[in-house]
Amino acid sequence: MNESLSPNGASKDNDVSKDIVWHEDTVTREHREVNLDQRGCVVWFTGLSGCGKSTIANELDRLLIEHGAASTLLDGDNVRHGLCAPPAVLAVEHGDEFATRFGLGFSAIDREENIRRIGAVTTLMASAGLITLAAFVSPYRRDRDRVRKMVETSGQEGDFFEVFVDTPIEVCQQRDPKGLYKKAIAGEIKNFTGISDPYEAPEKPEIHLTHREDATPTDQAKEIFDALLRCGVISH
Ligand SMILES: Nc1ncnc2c1ncn2[C@@H]1O[C@H](COP(=O)(O)OS(=O)(=O)O)[C@@H](OP(=O)(O)O)[C@H]1O
Ligand SMILES: Nc1ncnc2c1ncn2[C@@H]1O[C@H](COP(=O)(O)OP(=O)(O)O)[C@@H](O)[C@H]1O
Repeated sequence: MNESLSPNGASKDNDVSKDIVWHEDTVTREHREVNLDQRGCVVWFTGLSGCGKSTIANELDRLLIEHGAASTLLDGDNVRHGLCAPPAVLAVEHGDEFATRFGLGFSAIDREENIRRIGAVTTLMASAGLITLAAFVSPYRRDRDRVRKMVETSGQEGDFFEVFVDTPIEVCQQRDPKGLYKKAIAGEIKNFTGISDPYEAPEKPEIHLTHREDATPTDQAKEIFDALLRCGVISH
């Protein structure tokens, strides 16, 4: 780990929160990874709504658990019911001012905060030795790159696997399991990724899942599983 940086990648010299002092764990990451016989890491799925992120991530989670690995999964839709809830959900219990300040929607800055929070959580999970799967549209390159920096500063280079689920928007629209594309095209949903909001494709993802009609979610999950084996994240 880079000693001149805090675990979140901030420089220790100009870290403004001087009174919040990082506490080194008694149980080290290495100890946990030896116990688990695996390397903690983050497998970050990015792609359009409907591209297959959640399905493939869940399939990979199953393959890992059946292999005896310790993995966990964070999914955009689910996390937006709790940690990154929208204002409407927070207002009920916390009131409008709190909800406006802390609730997250889909503006660029709200997506930035959504991904920042998940980046911090996945960094903690990876440092606990877990293979941490994260499935988020995460449309902005800068947001994803910040998570990469957090994860690799806390651990080491190679701990972050960006998986680009590169399903064409036409296929995503055809699938449209939640009817969101239909609503977005009708103008009922604003800032919808790919329709009325940008998606910045990864330039050098560790794993690029190009679209093949004959590829099942299991085939795609297996491709990632085999990559994790090759990198030594898990052992044979
Ligand atoms: N405006 C807009 N744009 C994109 N997606 C939208 C939007 N509104 C709701 N949804 C649903 O929210 C899911 C995306 O949430 P994420 O947290 O992954 O988005 S982001 O990473 O903050 O961009 C996404 O889930 P998936 O379909 O599983 O990707 C959508 O179902
Ligand atoms: N490889 C695949 N082949 C065919 N359909 C798929 C594949 N992967 C996902 N799907 C289907 O596409 C739809 C969207 O998948 P989902 O995982 O919800 O996408 P996302 O999480 O990116 O929004 C679902 O109905 C799912 O069953």
